[in-house]
Amino acid sequence: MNSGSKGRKKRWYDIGLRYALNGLIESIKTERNMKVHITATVIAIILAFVLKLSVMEWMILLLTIAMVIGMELVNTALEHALDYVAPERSSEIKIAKDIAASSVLLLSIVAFVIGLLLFLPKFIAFLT
Ligand SMILES: Nc1ncnc2c1ncn2[C@@H]1O[C@H](COP(=O)(O)OP(=O)(O)OP(=O)(O)O)[C@@H](O)[C@H]1O
Repeated sequence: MNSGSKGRKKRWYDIGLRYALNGLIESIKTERNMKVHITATVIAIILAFVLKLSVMEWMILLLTIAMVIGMELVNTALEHALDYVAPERSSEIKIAKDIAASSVLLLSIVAFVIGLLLFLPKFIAFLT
């Protein structure tokens, strides 16, 4: 299949997956928050295997992880775009960035509570 005026052959990884993976890798490399989210995700997934979550609990866990990481990615994209279009300090940019950051904070708190609800009872049962 041709990819338009250049007539270059379009490969499967040109359909956006390559760019999406690049975005994910870039944000993990550059964003401290993303490293925290990925670490928490790995710990949660190991715990989920050890404590044998049910299918429904796995679905809740995976949705929660996707929501937090997805929101962090959107927040990071917004920060980059704002830094490019308005590199100077301004109160409007501050408000915009603070609001975007608060969406990640809100989801992170909810994810923490969901983690406690999912894991704590099983952890206590596992120990007793
Ligand atoms: N252009 C700006 N004008 C005003 N405040 C800003 C601006 N950029 C960032 N801030 C403030 O700094 C906070 C963190 O912003 P951001 O995550 O982009 O980090 P940064 O300012 O680039 O610095 P660092 O990443 O080193 O903490 C924002 O929530 C906002 O309060």
